[in-house]
Amino acid sequence: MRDERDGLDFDVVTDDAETIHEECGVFGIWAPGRDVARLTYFGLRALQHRGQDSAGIAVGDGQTVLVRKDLGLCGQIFSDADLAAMPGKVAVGHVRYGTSGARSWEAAQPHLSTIGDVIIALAHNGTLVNSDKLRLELIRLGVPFLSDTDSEVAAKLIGYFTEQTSHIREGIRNAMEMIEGGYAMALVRENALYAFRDPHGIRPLVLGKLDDDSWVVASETCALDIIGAKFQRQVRPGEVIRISDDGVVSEQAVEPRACATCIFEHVYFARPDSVVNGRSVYSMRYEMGRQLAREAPADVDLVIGVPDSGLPPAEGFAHELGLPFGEGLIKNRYVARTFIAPTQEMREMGVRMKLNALPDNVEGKRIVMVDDSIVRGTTSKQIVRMLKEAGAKEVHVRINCPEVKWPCFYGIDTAVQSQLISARKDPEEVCDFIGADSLAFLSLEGLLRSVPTDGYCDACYTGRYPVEIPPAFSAGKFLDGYEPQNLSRASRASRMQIEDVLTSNEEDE
Ligand SMILES: O=P(O)(O)OC[C@H]1O[C@H](OP(=O)(O)OP(=O)(O)O)[C@H](O)[C@@H]1O
Ligand SMILES: NC(=O)CC[C@H](N)C(=O)O
Ligand code: SF4
Ligand SMILES: [Mg+2]
Repeated sequence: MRDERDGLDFDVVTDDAETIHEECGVFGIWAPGRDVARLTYFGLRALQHRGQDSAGIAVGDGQTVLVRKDLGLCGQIFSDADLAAMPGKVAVGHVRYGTSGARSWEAAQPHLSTIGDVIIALAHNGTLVNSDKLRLELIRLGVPFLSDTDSEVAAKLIGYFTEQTSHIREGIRNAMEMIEGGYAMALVRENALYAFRDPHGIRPLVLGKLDDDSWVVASETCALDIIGAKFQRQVRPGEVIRISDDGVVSEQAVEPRACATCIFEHVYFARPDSVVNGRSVYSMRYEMGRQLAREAPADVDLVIGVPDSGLPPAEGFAHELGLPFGEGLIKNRYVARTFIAPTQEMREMGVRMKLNALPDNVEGKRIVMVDDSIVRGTTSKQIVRMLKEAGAKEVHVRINCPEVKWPCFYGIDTAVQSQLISARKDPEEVCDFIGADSLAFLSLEGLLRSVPTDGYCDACYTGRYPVEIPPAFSAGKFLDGYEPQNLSRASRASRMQIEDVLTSNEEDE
């Protein structure tokens, strides 16, 4: 099939089209008297599945803020000596998979902002849809930039407002009124930690506590577990939490809007041992598999899951139908994506390097293979072929989420619709493309029945976007015939100039 937009064959779309990519992980800790850099490092190790481009830690030592960041995995970047050289009482950390801007050292996080005598460092998970406009205004106001990322815009905007108003609370509040999109952020200054989330709560952020009145924030609860912190609650949409010598202070900085937590977190991104709204991600995925079995059963000899995120739903699928569940694919956990070269042949080898069929279990059998999602179709196509080459008689593919038809603009790297196989082919055509004997997707209703009752963003399945996507941002990203729906309008302040926001604040006083 041809891609009308860029004239490329569908199989050879972009240089890293082999899978969807994770997003970022953020971590923050307030723990005077403890080794905050090392604890942050452990937190980042637990969040490494959310991003492998780069990682960084920023520490506040009471006087100033020090940042160390680099390209690569946490374990490659930080030595014992590096961590020992970062004493302090408060820290934030970040693992990145870039959605905005280059994959460069400059784009690595946390982003440092030094405007006047305000020194802050910011870690951001998500994507801002109006950062281009804000960057231009900040440049006009004399603020320098090192990278072309949305996250640096947020850091500099907060720094600028803080310097202008002399209050970091005001700096963060003003910035939250202006930025639009998905964000979960942790910010450190020399003596305090701040954590805040966009008013729809698109990206996750939780608050935890250590025994000795030390506090932690993180993208997922698995990062609390690793350092022995206890989950307290989620950071609320539009809320700012400040943790300092004065304790924990919460403020509703901007009005919350209709809750729109990313449902793809439950399907794919989050670690199975993380807990959301009292339920483990593992149990939700297991339930998705059961729902899928009710909606699209199959008469087979064995159910297998695609490691890693397809394993819990495969177990649920098998349990629901009383079928045997076993291993059919073995994953090599030491293959890094960056080694995969930008040709189709090499990408196909990439999937083979990562996954291999287990002939002992699949030979001569009719198989159901469960995976969490089909995005570009590369993984399923390769795996079905491998299973057949290993002797499987039939391979029926079951996917525990609906068809991914729409690009994400809030922190996931699927921002061009032409790359999404289900936007261009119906399930029967996708089934042919991946070479399966049958294919079925979980319905949206079935997915929603499997997760805690909450307000969710489901835009990648439905095209109903919780945050307005400015036309300049989405230009060229939708295929002809697709009309996205914007469910909410951008705030009044986000349409104003930076100076006007400051003036209108003065008038309000
Ligand atoms: O249709 P595609 O574009 O190939 O993308 C979909 C695949 O990508 C993800 O797996 P990934 O290998 O990234 O992570 P996992 O090991 O957590 O499943 C996802 O779980 C699917 O298997
Ligand atoms: N995946 C993410 O959350 C990325 C954060 C930010 N947009 C960046 O590109 O650095
Ligand atoms: S569009 Fe999809 S991946 Fe993006 S935030 Fe919404 S549910 Fe999550
Ligand atoms: Mg997978």
